[in-house]
Parts: sequence; C-alpha cells; structure tokens
Amino acid sequence: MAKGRDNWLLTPSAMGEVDAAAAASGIDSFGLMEKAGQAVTAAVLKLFPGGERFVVLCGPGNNGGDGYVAARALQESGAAVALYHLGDPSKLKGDAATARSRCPVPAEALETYFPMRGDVIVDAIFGAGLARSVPPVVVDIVRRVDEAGAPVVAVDLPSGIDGRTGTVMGAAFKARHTVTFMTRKPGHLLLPGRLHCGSVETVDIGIPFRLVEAKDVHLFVNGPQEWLAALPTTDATAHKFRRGHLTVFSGPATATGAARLAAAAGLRAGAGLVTVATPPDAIAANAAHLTAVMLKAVETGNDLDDYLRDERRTAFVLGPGFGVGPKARAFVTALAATGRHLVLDADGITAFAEDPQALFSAFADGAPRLVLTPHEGEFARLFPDLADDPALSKVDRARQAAARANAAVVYKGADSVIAAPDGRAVINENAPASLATAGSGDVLAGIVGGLLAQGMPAFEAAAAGVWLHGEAASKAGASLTAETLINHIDRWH
Ligand SMILES: NC(=O)C1=CN([C@@H]2O[C@H](COP(=O)(O)OP(=O)(O)OC[C@H]3O[C@@H](n4cnc5c(N)ncnc54)[C@H](OP(=O)(O)O)[C@@H]3O)[C@@H](O)[C@H]2O)[C@H](O)CC1
Ligand SMILES: [K+]
Repeated sequence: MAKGRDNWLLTPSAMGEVDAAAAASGIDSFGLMEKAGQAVTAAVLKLFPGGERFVVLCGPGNNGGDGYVAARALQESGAAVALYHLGDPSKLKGDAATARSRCPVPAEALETYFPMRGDVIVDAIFGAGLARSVPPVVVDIVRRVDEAGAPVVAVDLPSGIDGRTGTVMGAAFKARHTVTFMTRKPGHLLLPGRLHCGSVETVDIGIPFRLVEAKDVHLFVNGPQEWLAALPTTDATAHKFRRGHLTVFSGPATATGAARLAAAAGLRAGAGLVTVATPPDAIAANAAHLTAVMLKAVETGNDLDDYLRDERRTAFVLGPGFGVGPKARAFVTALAATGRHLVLDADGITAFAEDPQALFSAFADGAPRLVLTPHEGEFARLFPDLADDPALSKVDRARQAAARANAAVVYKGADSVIAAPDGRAVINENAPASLATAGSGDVLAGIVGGLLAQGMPAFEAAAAGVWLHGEAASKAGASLTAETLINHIDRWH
C-alpha cells in the first residue's frame, strides 16, 4: 500500500526547512501564506456559517501572518471581524508584514480582548515557531476564552502546544478544529497536544510533496501502509506449523488469567499453534479454561531447555502475570541465547529494572528479535535517563530506547509510539478510550506474539499489533472487556 500523504509527520523545524526549500526553488512564499490563510477562512466559515463575530488573534511571526490573511478574507466574505495582536505589529517582518499591510481590519492589543457571546476565535498567535512558554498575556487570554467557552479554530497548532512534543508550554487553547499545512506534526497526535487540537485538517498549500519526502524523517501515523506488506497471509491449506508456534508463559496458580488472554489473542492474530507454558501448580487452573490453546508444564531452567529443543517454537510472550523474580531473567536469557523472538511485557520488563543492560546485551546481536511493550512507568524502569529528559518527545524516547535495546519498542499510552532500532517510528491514533481496561495490555502482547510467530519482523509486528488492537477495540464497542476485545481481533486480510 502506498504511503498516503495523511500519514506523514514532520516536526515543525523540518516543516520550516521544507518551507525554506520551497522558497529557494522559486515558489512564492507569500503565496503559501495566502493559501494558508484562505484555507483557514474556508474552514471557519464552513464550521461556523452563522458566526456573529470572528475574532482573529495574531502573533509576532508567520502564524500571525496567516491570521492577517484570514482576517482580510473573512471581512471580504461579509463577516464581522475583530483583530488583536501580540507585541508590536510594526515589527513584523517579511510575508507576515506584507499580510498585515494588506489587511484592512483595525487591530488592538491582545490584552484588551474580552470574549463576547457569539465570538468565534481564530488562533494565529503561535504555530511552528513557539520556542518557549507563552507569555503571561497569552496565559490570560487562554483562560478568558476557556471561561467564556468560545469556540477556537487554530491555525497550524493551538497556540501553546509544542508541535514537536505535544507539550503544553505554559497554557494552550483547546481548539474545536485545527487547520495545518502539508502534513500533521507530532504534537497533533502526542498527548496532551492531541486533546487541544479538536478535529485536524491538513491542507495542501502548494508545496511540492517531493520536498516533504526529501526530509526522509521516518516518522508516520501508524496504519496498514507501514506494515501490510509484511503481514503474513494465510490460505485455507496453510499448515498450522507454517503459521508459527507461539508460547506464552503463565504465572503461578494465583495469576494465570493474563497469560490465557495473551494466548487467546495470539491465536486470533493467526498463530498456527499456541501453547501456555505453565508452572505445574497452575496446570489445573489453566487446564480448566483452555481449549484450542495447548498446555505444557515448564518450571525449571532444565524444563525450558527441553522445551526449546523443538526449534519450531520460535515466538514467546513473557511477562503478563509472570512475577518479577530471577526466574523471569533466567528464562529471558535462555530465549535470547537460542535465537527466539520475544514479546517482553509487564513483569518481564520490571524484572530487569535493576540491570536493564543485561536485557539489552542478551538481544544485542542481529536483526531485532525483541519487542518491548512498556507503559510509562515500566519505560522509566528500563530507561530512567530517557524518561527524565524533558527535552525529549515521546518519539525521541521510544527511538533512543529501541536503539539501545536493539528492540522494537511499543511505548504505550493513548498515543502509543512504536519505534525500531534503525530510527523508524510511528505514532498510533486508532485506540479508543475504552481500551484502557484490565487485561488490554495482555491482549496486545498476545497479538504481537502471534504476528512474530508467523515470521513478521519485530517492528512491523509491533506496529501492526497496536493497530489491530485499536481496531478490535473500536469494533468491540464502549463496554469492551479484554475477553470481548479478543473476539474482535481481525487479521485484516
Ligand atoms: N508550510 C507551512 O507550513 C507554512 C506555514 N506558515 C505559517 O508559519 C508558521 C510558522 O511561522 P514562524 O514565524 O516560524 O513561527 P510562529 O509564527 O509560530 O512564531 C514565531 C514568532 O513567535 C515568537 N515566539 C516564539 N515563542 C514565543 C513565546 N513563548 N513568547 C513570545 N514570543 C514567542 C518568535 O520570537 P523569537 O523571539 O523566538 O524569535 C517569533 O517572532 C506556521 O505555524 C504556519 O502558520 C506560513 O504561512 C506559510 C507556509
Ligand atoms: K496557532
């Protein structure tokens, strides 16, 4: 499947370089601003055809320039328009100065704006160029607008959202709708930025897309175009061994449910055979609940060595309900040493908190065979320095973690980021809020394990697994449980 333009993500600085390259290639940069402002105007008029007054808030850079274009175009459409500016507008430069000079709407200082009933706000204070926390006057205006409940349409980004990280820089508008240009930016998808954007519309303002592609940023919105070619196809005659064998390790008798959820999900995701490897004391509990999934007692290191003699057992899930002791570390080391593919989740991750390097060393060689699925707390246990570095975005963190661990990393959340050691990364956007339910992570680990068992490479399996998990949740509806989620996993081909 071709990469759709909707799936590209550029950081604001990369977009700035694309702008510069467009100007250098002879494209009229004011023409781009004009198209940007006109697109904002069209969106505003479409969303609020009966708007009583359009209030355009303009900042000191080109985002403000887009605002001056929009103010002029809104007035030309016959609407009532008011305009407020941050800073001294006579200091505007370049295209923004041109846009202001062509805008006949009288402007007043931003601090004098108090929302009136019926106002629709066009937020053109800061976009890609936000460089630090917003000034106090913007904090005040954001608060006034919030309190008045006035709808906001944001130009490029809601002012106050860092387009690279999605962080709120002091304060940020909560927009009803955001109009961005050429590609979305990571801050439109990463939390909390996503929650400030409302619906997001990406407008082609006429920059040749080859200039975007030339940035080669390896960052996309997660979707089938990223991994469909690697998704195993099955036909009715495929032998079950050729569809792979997934093994999920069960916890002790009191903690077996998580492994069974993962096992059932792995089967639904297409693994030909799935075994739950269980401590003997948990055989009865597991046997009472398993049908298509097989069961095998594996307690000691020797048991595991015996189990691993069958080389068709290629893919494993370790972590859900497993416990965090030395057994987890020993089992993981044995799996790594025998070339197995592993989804390490939950307790399996925490088991390496004291010595993450032992895990990274075990899987250091060759193509990535490890998929790590940490949520925020687990991520910080394995990668405390990355978790603590405020300069890093969630994408940066996941990428650096993947490189360090030679693993595909699924940094989970409502804005899961999946990264590969070679720098590829995707941000997931199809997970409904209902997915935050007990056992949901176990199901994800199982899906990814099921895809690994079928021979899918680690990054593709991880990205596909997260997406299929989100799709299943959407189909399962708002009252989903981990069990109903499994029933909606669809291998999508
Ligand atoms: N292809 C495109 O996407 C196009 C986008 N356009 C629009 O241009 C903006 C980006 O414009 P830029 O001028 O780079 O950036 P901004 O307008 O967002 O902001 C820069 C100015 O804001 C000042 N600034 C930054 N942070 C703060 C802050 N916290 N407090 C006060 N002032 C701040 C900054 O000043 P410095 O002192 O940091 O230099 C700048 O003055 C993009 O978002 C689109 O809307 C073009 O219209 C066309 C193509
Ligand atoms: K803005």
